[in-house]
This record gives sequence, structure tokens and C-alpha cells, in this order.
Amino acid sequence: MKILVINCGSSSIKADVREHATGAFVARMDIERIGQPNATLRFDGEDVTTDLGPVDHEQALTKTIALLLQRLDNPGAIAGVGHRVVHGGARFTHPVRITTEVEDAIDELASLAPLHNPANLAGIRAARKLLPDVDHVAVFDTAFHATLPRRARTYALPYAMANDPGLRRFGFHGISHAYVAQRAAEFLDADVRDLRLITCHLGNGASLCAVEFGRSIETSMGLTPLEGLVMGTRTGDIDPGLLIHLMREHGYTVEQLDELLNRKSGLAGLSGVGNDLRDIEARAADGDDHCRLAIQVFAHRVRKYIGAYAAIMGGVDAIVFAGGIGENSALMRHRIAQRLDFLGARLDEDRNRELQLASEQPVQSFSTPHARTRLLVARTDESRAIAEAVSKLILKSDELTLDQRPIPVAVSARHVHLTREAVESLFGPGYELTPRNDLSQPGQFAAEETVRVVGPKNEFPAVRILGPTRSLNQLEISRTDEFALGIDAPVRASGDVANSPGILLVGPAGQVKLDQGVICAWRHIHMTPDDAAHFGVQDRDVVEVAVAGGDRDLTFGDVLVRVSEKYRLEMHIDTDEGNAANLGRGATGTLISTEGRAQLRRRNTRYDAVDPAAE
Ligand SMILES: Nc1ncnc2c1ncn2[C@@H]1O[C@H](COP(=O)(O)OP(=O)(O)O)[C@@H](O)[C@H]1O
Ligand SMILES: CC(=O)OP(=O)(O)O
Ligand SMILES: [Mg+2]
Repeated sequence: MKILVINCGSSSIKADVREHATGAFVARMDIERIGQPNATLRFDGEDVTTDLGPVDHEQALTKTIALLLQRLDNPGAIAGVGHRVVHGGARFTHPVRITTEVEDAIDELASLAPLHNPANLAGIRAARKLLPDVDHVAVFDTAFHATLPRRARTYALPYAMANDPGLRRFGFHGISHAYVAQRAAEFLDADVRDLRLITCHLGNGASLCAVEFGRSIETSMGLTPLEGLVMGTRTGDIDPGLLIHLMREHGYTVEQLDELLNRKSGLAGLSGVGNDLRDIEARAADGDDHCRLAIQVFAHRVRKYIGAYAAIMGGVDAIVFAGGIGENSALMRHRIAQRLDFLGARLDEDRNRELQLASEQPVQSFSTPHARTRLLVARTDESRAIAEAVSKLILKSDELTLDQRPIPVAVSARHVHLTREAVESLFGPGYELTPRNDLSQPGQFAAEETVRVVGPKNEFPAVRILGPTRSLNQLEISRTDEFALGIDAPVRASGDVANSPGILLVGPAGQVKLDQGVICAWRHIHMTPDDAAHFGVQDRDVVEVAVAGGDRDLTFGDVLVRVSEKYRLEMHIDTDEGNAANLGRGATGTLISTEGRAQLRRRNTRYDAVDPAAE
């Protein structure tokens, strides 16, 4: 199976055709200087370049894709196209098939990755037009960091802002960090799940990642790819007070700050000779002080982060360098890795200087033989990682696609459903409930009205009524509520109230004593027949759902599937279950397994005692 991988940068396009089983390159094409008077095209790393004239991403791809495919024996063999997308926001935590709706979502994130997402999207749109008959898959830089614990991904802003799922630290270069961590583990003959690694992706963009037992737990980029290390043209960390100062005292506008921090700073800004470290190193060797300073500030920042990440993980088994700078600059590696002996990492100067990566040796060590912490260089290969993700998704969906549609999770607080009769007894004859807000399930609403619920031990003064009225009264509470009320409620599917305990409800116009109807709701997923077909499940199946919400990942067993045309895809859990998984109320929209994808496993158990008419 051949996969075309497209990585559109702001001024470049890299397009590779890879054989998915071996990762071998079948053909490759590099286009550079897009947006300048003369963009250039080069195939298979050859020395000859062809001029393309002044082209944008779409024009460049339109002119060249056919030429690239002509270089294949069988151009029709392309099974799928993978696109690197830098910002996937809170929504995209695993690779997805691209639809127009996914394109729009990528577009909405453009302001958070101004150097990247617009270019990524231009490439996607052009490629989908040129190759309309194959699957296009977006693979996100942010996805690997979906496991960042809350303490690492939260900015210390006022709580409501800090808790906004769109205002967190996301992290980038995840495709590379994950790939490099895996390769390093193989080199060390260990399982990545047993290792604490610091991966240093030092390219034009640069970031570090603490990969603890296979998962990203801290990374240097944040909401945008601007936080953290010094980069080719980006500042990395800077006192936010400096921005306020520039705005107040020097009248900087938003556009000017964006330009300054993203495009005019970093190695290019300090050195004054551009963002290519090779040029900067050459000038520094000739005594240029600006270039020396650029190198010192860059290396100092990386060292600082390495120390921090070792502290966070309580130690480190290997520090892995990758990216154009990490793989090629022995000088920069030396500056960064010298005097790390206190961490158990002792640099071998000769090995560092002589080290050359090759395709047969994509990972090499440059620490002294018995160092406790290994120093490694690993060749990163984002396009191979993307090709693997795309082929995995295509192969999987050819079997049974169980994992693509994320399932929103809603946490239900205690509430009550009432019959028309009960509403009239509590609020007066002819009384109609007043809708307060719509619920996600079509036609359902939370009412303005509440009732007092009186249990043997305690009472709840105001329990929300959910409308419209139903054929049965039903009070849904959590296990914790049971203790408070002093009542033993069984775990039941909605509508299945036979032999459940009763309770006293009190309203402004009267009270209703229920003989039965108090249940602890059986966690369940509402879905349409289309969702059910997608997941390969039927109404009343019992499944397992893995959630990665807060920093308390959890797999829920015994989740009941409810299928109806009237439903919308959503899983309902109660407050105890939500707290156990650290899920914010209604906040976390998707279910993901520990691998970063929703997981829905069919089990043999079927539950047949539910009355389908009750809901
Ligand atoms: N031999 C080398 N010595 C020093 N720096 C190098 C060398 N080769 C590449 N680089 C640097 O690597 C950086 C580009 O890294 P790369 O990972 O290719 O960038 P991108 O993020 O655009 O993919 C540039 O700063 C370049 O100067
Ligand atoms: C996210 C990022 O900085 O990517 P790149 O290194 O390709 O600029
Ligand atoms: Mg890069």
C-alpha cells in the first residue's frame, strides 16, 4: 500500500510517497520558496531544480502532483493521503479522515498557529481537489500531547479561563516526539513504556518533550508553537510583561507583535544573518559576537529545560536529539549536553564529533560507555510516522471502524422526570413546565422548576426537573447522593424502575409520595442507527468506553448502548463517575483510550430487560 504524505510549511511543500509496510520512499518532491518570485521544485533529493515561478500552495501542488505521480510505476496505487496538521486544538486527539467540516475546524485554529495551519489547510484543499477519490487523513502535531496532565497543561489564569478547553497548553511536534521516543526505545532494546525520555526536537521550530513511560507528560510549546525554546525565527519563552510594555510604551499593535515574536526573533533576530544555524555557526567561528550570542542563548534554554524535565520525571534514562539541528550540529549538542554529569549523562566528545546518522543507523549514542543516562541522536521521520498513521486508519476501517467517531461525554447532575399527573400535584392543576434550556437529546429540556426531595436521612431542597413529562416518575441520583438521602438505589437503565425505592417529592402546591422510581442511572450512550452502524453495535449492547479526560484516565465497563432515531451521540454518566475521571461538567467532549482514540469494545453481554418504550 502506497501513501502520499504532504507536509505544507509556510513557504515549502514536502511530498513523499511511502510504502507503508517498509516505510521506504517510492518518490519524493520538495518545493521551496513559495510566495517568492521564483519557487523551486526538486525530485528525490536530486541536484536539479525546476523553476515554478510565483506560485501559492494550491498552484504549486496543481503544477507538480501529476509529475510526482508519473514517477510511480502505478500512480493509481496511492491508497491514501496523509497531511501534517500542526494545530488540532482540543478536538483532534487522533488522526481523522478529512471532511469539509474537519477543514473548517482546522481553519478555525489558524490564529493559534499562524505560521502553520493556513499552509496545512491550503495543501489539504488543493490535494483533495487533485485526488478526490482517495481518503485524506489529517495527522496532528498536538495529538501526542493529549495526555499532558492537568498541572502541566493549565495556565495559571483565573479559574474560568484556565479551565477553558481552548485556552490550554497543547504542545506540538508530537508526531516527531512520539516517533523519536519509539526509535530510541528500540535502540536501547527496551519498551518505551518502561523508559523516562527527554526528546529534543531541534529544527526550525524546536521543542522538548518529557516522555514518561510512553506518554507525553510535559512539553515546551503551549497554546501556540511560540512558547518554549529559542527557534529559527521565534522568541520562545519571554516575559509576557514585555508585550504589555511594548504595547503601552511603544504603541505596538497585535500584528506588529505577531510579526516580531513569530518571524523576526529567535536565531534570526539575535544573529542578524537569518535562521540557518549552519550560517550562524560559520560566522560565530569567525568571531561574530551576535552569532555567538544566538548560539549561547539557544543552548542555554535547551539545557534549562532538560534540567526541568529531569526534575519532573524524577530522573531520565535517555536524552534524545532530533531535527535538523539535533541530528547535524555536533557543536550545539556539545554545548547543550556538556556538564550534564549530575544527571548521569556524560558526553563522549569524540563520538559526538564523529557521529553520522545513516539509514542503517538512524539512532546513535554519544554518551560514555557506562553512562547511567544515555545521550542519543535519532533521525526523526515525520512523514514515515504520518504514513503509518494513515495506513493504520485505512486498514482498521477496512475491518470494523470502532474508533473514529469521538463520543461526547455529558455529566448528569441529580434530576427528576415526572408524569403529567405528578407535575399537577406538585405545581397545581393544568400546570405546564417552563423550559429553561435545551438538553443535547432532541426535544428534552431542563425546566425552570425544581422540587424538594425528602429522604429518610436528609433532603435536597432543589432538584431540577427534566421535561417533557413522561409515563413514569423517576429520580436519578448518584451513589454519593444515596448516602446523603439515606436510601439504597439500584443501578438501572432509564425506565426500569420496578422494585426500586420510593421517595417524597415536595412542590409549591403539594407533595407526591413515590412508591418506586429512585435509581442510580446505568451509564449509557445515546446514539442514532447511523452511529450504531459506525461502531458495529446494537441497541442494548453493553460496551466499554475508555476516557482520557483529566489526568485520571479511566475505562468504564458496563456501558449500555441505546439506539434511536431520536437520539444524538452522547454518553451520560453521573457526577461520581465524572469526578472519578476528572471530567469537567459537560466540558470534555470526546472519549479517548490511552492511545488517544475513542475505544468501544463489543462484549457478549446483552441486556434484554429494558423497556424500549420507557424512554
Ligand atoms: N550540518 C548542520 N549543522 C548545523 N545546523 C544544521 C545542519 N543541517 C541542518 N541544520 C539546521 O537545521 C535547521 C532546520 O531543521 P529542520 O528540522 O530541517 O527544519 P524544519 O523545522 O523546517 O523541518 C536549520 O537551522 C539548519 O541550519
Ligand atoms: C510546530 C512547529 O513549530 O513546526 P515546525 O518545526 O515545522 O515549524
Ligand atoms: Mg520541523
